[in-house]
Amino acid sequence: MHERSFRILVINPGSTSTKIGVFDDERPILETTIRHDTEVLQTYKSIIDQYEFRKQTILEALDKEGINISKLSAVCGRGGLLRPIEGGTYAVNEEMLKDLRLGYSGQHASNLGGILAYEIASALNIPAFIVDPVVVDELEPIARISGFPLIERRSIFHALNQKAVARRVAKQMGKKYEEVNFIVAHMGGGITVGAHKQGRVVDVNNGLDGEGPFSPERAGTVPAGDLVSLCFSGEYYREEIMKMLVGRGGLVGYLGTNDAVKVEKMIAAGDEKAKLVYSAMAYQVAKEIGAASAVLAGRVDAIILTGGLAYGKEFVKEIADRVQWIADVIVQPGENELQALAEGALRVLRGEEEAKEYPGNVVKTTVWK
Ligand SMILES: Nc1ncnc2c1ncn2[C@@H]1O[C@H](COP(=O)(O)OP(=O)(O)O)[C@@H](O)[C@H]1O
Ligand SMILES: CCCC(=O)OP(=O)(O)O
Repeated sequence: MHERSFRILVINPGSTSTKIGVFDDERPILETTIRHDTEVLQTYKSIIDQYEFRKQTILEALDKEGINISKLSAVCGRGGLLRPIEGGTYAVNEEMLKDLRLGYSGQHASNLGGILAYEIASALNIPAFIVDPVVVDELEPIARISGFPLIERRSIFHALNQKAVARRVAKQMGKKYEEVNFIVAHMGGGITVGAHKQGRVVDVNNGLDGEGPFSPERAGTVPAGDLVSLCFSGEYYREEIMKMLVGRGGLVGYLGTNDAVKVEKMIAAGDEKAKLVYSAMAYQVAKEIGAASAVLAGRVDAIILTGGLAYGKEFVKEIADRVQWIADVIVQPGENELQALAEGALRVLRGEEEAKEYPGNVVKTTVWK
């Protein structure tokens, strides 16, 4: 019997780019990354205000490539800062749209993924999905304790790519994801380092506005007392501080750009400050990997470096030099998110899985109450 085939548009809004893909079943017929300058994104007051700009950018890119959207079977977006939920493919529903527009767990470009998917899909009368959003939460109770009873640690990370890459590497090793322990460092606009213990991400830094290494545009962990003093200095509004932590932190804060390729050119031209700051980012990633190795009690089958920054050979070498005593370092530059989104939608379209209904089983994140 001839199996039905599906054409899927996938949309991945990141903090520095919008990536889109069109897949005929598993086969990509278009994959493209549209990069956004920091100056352009900073003209928008909030993430949600970028909606029209990103939608036009996507439709123009599809038009330029000669893709007729009326032939699509479904649209699938990268999911955003929803309530903490289990992984999987979710149908976009009203409750989800409300939480994405509000930014239930915070503001990040991926909040636009589900909204853009829904808006494009509903005009065509086809289904819209999200897959493994950034709020997938598999933390063990011990990892939720921050040391400050009023604040619990949260799981906000590159769940989609971390899990897709970890599955791929496990397969290459002839094992199941559920049989191995990996440390995965996704290094993009944000940086997250996950401890994957037999198929579950039992600890990971909150890469949005929580903690961990600084990144191209985020501050990561900063000394708490000094931050509190700054907040109460009377010199800044709350929004200004938040912008300095997310969006204008990290490389943007020190060097004025979120583009590591530009930073590498600055270094090649002899810029000593750029060299120090770029090395410090590698140093902090290595430190976080060291911490994750302790979470896994040293039983680490591989360390995987992925995301856009993993294309940077010197950057990767600096990290590997510090951590390769823990386990083999496997470099998987870029990300597999577009393919993972298409595959998540396909599993549902083919009836292999049922789409989960949001919010479904919200993960219990409070240890004490
Ligand atoms: N060839 C490269 N060498 C070094 N850095 C790169 C390269 N390509 C992309 N990057 C950097 O990777 C970062 C973006 O990573 P990416 O995973 O695409 O981010 P996001 O999806 O969060 O927008 C940027 O700082 C970009 O300059
Ligand atoms: C919010 C965690 C995911 C993240 O940081 O994504 P980007 O690197 O695309 O900003």
